[in-house]
Amino acid sequence: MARGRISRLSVRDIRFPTSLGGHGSDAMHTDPDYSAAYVILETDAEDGLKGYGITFTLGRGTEVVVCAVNALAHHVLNRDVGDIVGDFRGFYRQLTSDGQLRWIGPEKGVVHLATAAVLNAVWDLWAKQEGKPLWKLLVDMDPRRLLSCIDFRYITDVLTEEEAHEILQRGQVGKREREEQMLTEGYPAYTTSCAWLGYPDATLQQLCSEALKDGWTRFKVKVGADLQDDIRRCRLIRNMIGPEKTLMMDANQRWDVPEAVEWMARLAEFRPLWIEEPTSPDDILGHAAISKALAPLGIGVATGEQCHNRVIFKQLLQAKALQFLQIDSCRLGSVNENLAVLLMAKKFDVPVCPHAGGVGLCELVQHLIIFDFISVSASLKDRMCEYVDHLHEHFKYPVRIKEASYMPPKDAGYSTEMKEESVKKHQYPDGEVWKKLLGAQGD
Ligand SMILES: C[C@H](O)[C@@H](O)CC(=O)C(=O)O
Ligand SMILES: [Mg+2]
Repeated sequence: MARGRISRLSVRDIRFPTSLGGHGSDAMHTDPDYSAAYVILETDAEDGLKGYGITFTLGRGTEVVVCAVNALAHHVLNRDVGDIVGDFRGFYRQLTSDGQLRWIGPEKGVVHLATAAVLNAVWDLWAKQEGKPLWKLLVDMDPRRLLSCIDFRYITDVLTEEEAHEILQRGQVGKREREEQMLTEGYPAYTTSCAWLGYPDATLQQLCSEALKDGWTRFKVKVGADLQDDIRRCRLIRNMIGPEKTLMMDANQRWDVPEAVEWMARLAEFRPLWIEEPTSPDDILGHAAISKALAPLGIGVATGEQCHNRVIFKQLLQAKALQFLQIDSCRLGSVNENLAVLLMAKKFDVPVCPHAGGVGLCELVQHLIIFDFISVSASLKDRMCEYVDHLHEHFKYPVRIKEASYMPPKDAGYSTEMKEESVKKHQYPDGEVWKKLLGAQGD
């Protein structure tokens, strides 16, 4: 039972100096410090439970998102948790329709990232109060109740609430077996950890051979800055993993549309399953043109980690602009908006392969994709969830990977809570880690 009144919202700026090792680097983000705006909700309920929410950011971007979270706080403070989740669609609409903040969105950019952080904290709190991991809260929820969390505004031309209900009703068949399957086998994953763009070849080789030993069979390599480098790196990795294993490529928005097609024609010999973010994430028709041009080469287009909202996903699906849809637990408006996108993907029969990594993205999105398999897609065909082997040690309930698969979390909540010691150390700019680094820069 949801309970208590929200008595406090605090938000912290947490940064990890990952850029120092080139971790997370790609053709656009050459010096990423993996960071999070970290929200904590407290209530006046006697149980003392708190809700933790994050959104993933990079370095200086975090302070802007923290400001936006504070600007949204008045919508949450003094609200009854039961009232919020009792009309979750209304609450989502309230947050995303703030008469002044909407002007600097709407439902996109900094304000939407902040919305995600706040709503992720609400979902964490609700799941904890129900004593269930978030995926299980969703799986057990009555379909009508689940749909009452979704704002269908702007998507009813492709998915009505009734159609969504039919999808969830169909998903009831075989649900128990699929839950059992998840609990024993987990959800299949791929790794991005071996081949960040800033890694020298020797590092790539070493990490790739370790990953092979650990049983990974699907790999993603960063491309897009220099064609000759890409050819060398892709050859290296393809030779190491052999012809049977799966390779994906990620250009992180680096190219124009014709450039993407030409570049990928040169990389086709390495047989990538997909090219991710070949061009601007806003260019729906550009993605469609790339999809069409690369189809004869057997290369699909994947995108979504910087897809603003359900409306853009709707159009990507309508335009046949993507063959693999990448939801993100912190870019979209939390679980509420991700549910809408999972249901649209099901209707269009496009496989969902979530974006993860960052700070806590693996921890969060595993809940969504496990729910998707059990209650919506009922399929693992062409599906896998990204995994990045960084920063899990800072989380109280880190992901569990077994044989290259995500094992369903067992603890109550949304796996969003960080260890207090890690938070203190990495808080910007006064945490121990940053004091040292900034002090050294000043010397
Ligand atoms: C800046 C991030 O590390 C980005 O490169 C992540 C990404 O594109 C992915 O994981 O995919
Ligand atoms: Mg990517």
